[in-house]
Amino acid sequence: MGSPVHRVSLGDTWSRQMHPDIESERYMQSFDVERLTNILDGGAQNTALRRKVESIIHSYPEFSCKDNYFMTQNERYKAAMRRAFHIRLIARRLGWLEDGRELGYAYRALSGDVALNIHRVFVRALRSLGSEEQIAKWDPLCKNIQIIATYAQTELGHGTYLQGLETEATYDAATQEFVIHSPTLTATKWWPGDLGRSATHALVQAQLICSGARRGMHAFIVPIRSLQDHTPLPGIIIGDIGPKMDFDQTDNGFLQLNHVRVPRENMLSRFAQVLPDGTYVKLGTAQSNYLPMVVVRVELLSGEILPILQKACVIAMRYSVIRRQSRLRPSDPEAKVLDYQTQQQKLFPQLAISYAFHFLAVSLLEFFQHSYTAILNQDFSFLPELHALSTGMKAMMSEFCTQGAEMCRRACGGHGYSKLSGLPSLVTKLSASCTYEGENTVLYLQVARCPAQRAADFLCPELYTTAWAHVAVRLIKDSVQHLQTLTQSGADQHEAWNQTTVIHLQAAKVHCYYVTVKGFTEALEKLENEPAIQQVLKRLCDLHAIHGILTNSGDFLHDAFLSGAQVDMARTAYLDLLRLIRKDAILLTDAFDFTDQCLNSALGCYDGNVYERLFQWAQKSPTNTQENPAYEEYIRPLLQSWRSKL
Ligand SMILES: CCCCCCCCCCCCC/C=C/C(=O)SCCNC(=O)CCNC(=O)[C@H](O)C(C)(C)COP(=O)(O)OP(=O)(O)OC[C@H]1O[C@@H](n2cnc3c(N)ncnc32)[C@H](O)[C@@H]1OP(=O)(O)O
Ligand SMILES: Cc1cc2nc3c(=O)[nH]c(=O)nc-3n(C[C@H](O)[C@H](O)[C@H](O)COP(=O)(O)OP(=O)(O)OC[C@H]3O[C@@H](n4cnc5c(N)ncnc54)[C@H](O)[C@@H]3O)c2cc1C
Repeated sequence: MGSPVHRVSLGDTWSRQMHPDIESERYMQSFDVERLTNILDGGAQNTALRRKVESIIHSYPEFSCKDNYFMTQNERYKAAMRRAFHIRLIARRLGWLEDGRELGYAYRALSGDVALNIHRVFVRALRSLGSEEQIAKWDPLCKNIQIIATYAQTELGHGTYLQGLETEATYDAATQEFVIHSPTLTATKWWPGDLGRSATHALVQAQLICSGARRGMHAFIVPIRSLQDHTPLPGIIIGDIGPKMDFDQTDNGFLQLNHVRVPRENMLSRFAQVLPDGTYVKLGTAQSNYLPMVVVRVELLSGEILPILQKACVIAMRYSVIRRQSRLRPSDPEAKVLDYQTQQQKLFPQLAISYAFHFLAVSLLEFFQHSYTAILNQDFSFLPELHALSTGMKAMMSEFCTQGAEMCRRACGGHGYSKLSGLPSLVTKLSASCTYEGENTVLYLQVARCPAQRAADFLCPELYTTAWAHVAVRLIKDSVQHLQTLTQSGADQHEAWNQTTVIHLQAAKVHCYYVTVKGFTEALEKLENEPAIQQVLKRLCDLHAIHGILTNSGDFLHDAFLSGAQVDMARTAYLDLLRLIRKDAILLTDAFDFTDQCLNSALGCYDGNVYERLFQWAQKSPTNTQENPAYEEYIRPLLQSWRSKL
């Protein structure tokens, strides 16, 4: 019988001392780390509030994520539901509001490993599409968790092409009800989070049919499980879609509706109404019912996507000053891997991007708050711009953050492949963000639809900013010209579009990168009262801009806007920036101020005691205390059969 590993007691003196290799990185501070944390939080008072909320969250064992890596899917789901349950008890007791700062900080502390995230998406959709009366009715039920709701838009056959959604909502004037129905297998709602086992209600996006006409996608609140015993209601076929790449804690589900009736009042009617006699009244634009996607895309950027890259940077940077491997000179001691220029080139651009995206997300959120209020009051003038910005930034940030987190993982060698590092789950979580809330390619192409003059709006006089603006305008004009050439040669407009989408995609990506460069330079201008911080962030801004130029140098050389010699100069500047950023790297990641519990990483703890934690955490693996399931049936007979042959 395979004997379990004997538990090795390491003692924990190491847990009270900081590793000298990371302590030395914090001796010489070229800027005030606490002040930078305050800037990232939007003020010292927010830092204090965030830390207060984190200390509350971390004081409850119910919120601990330390065993996540050893859990089954069911255990992960139950643990996430336990956190959702307790976080709402605390919120109710302490008066934290659903969209207040405290709950946002609480979710940050829990790294999204909380159930009922799509319940939060439902609330945003309700507030975007519901009339005041409907919000007054359903919002309190959500806030008090008297119902658990999900956002059911995607179907087995359609996720991107919303005009292709097949679920029908046919108005019956005789009973003043909508009949919600899944006419085909591909109409089955597929993917909505919290649907598989948790939700009692669904916001079902369906094609409205009334007065004999199809009116496009509209939102309907549909009860799906009994509030008495949680069983599916009549006409409801429901379940979990099965194992996924990650998000084990979320029960993404499927839903088929068989002629389910809901009252007329259950169609969310801020932007459209069906009168008792079936008359359809349009109050908004054709795309008003798309508004929830805009809202969630904007909130996901700073609430979910960016913090994941920031955490990956913290873990990889801290590990890279603890990990010593090989020698810079034969006579030297083994070097911190962060002293290798190639390691710096892997990690510092990710650090630069995480700061660039922070400032971009802040400015997008400001624009969103301003335009969202107007849209709710039926002023749609900002919607096209908000749609273009939110789709472009969601596509770009999810793509770059996913690539960046994977780079951070690879930069940690073998231990980066261990789940105990925290990095693999950051990568798989981010990977999903390239798909949910809109598949990235499709969203980039939405940006490409913007008229060329919008690129002109963003032009601004600064060395590399001008270079980026020039390339963005050139590529956008080039994409428009290709499209026009095809259509003028007689090609059908849709065929012409499809035959030029690769060119539009490239233009959209360059335009979005330009927007991040411009956003970062503008944010730096506001830091003139913080010279030390401004200087260290300007190096990251320069690195971000030049990294993009070197990665896409062909675009800058194409029309000789930059010469080969200038690109060489850019590379020289880039390599020098790596050297300059090196001494501030740990401090720049410390400034994100993630607690060890939030990082949940054996490699990324503040004190740098990596190896002790890796070894100690590995002891927790259930496989180390269980009987070896393969010994009796396979290992022993194998060994004995080989022995008998010897
Ligand atoms: C917030 C709190 C949550 C926190 C959670 C934390 C943890 C996170 C865990 C994970 C959470 C995951 C949650 C995921 C949820 C989902 O995935 S919900 C489903 C999301 N689905 C999509 O995004 C679908 C993507 N597809 C589309 O958006 C559209 O189909 C399309 C691709 C944009 C095409 O639109 P369509 O109308 O079919 O045709 P077009 O010709 O392209 O567009 C017509 C005009 O409409 C304009 N437009 C398109 N979309 C919008 C919009 N959203 N808003 C405003 N306007 C829009 C478009 O620009 C066109 O305008 P004109 O050019 O002027 O005609
Ligand atoms: C973790 C996770 C959680 C989710 N949660 C929810 C949820 O809570 N509620 C919900 O309703 N949905 C949810 N979704 C579904 C998600 O919104 C869709 O998967 C997403 O919108 C992409 O649509 P799709 O799956 O149909 O991809 P498709 O559009 O089928 O994409 C497949 C390929 O086709 C390409 N493509 C499609 N259309 C075009 C085009 N016009 N031009 C060029 N290329 C094109 C895409 O670029 C992609 O490469 C979730 C998905 C995931 C992964």
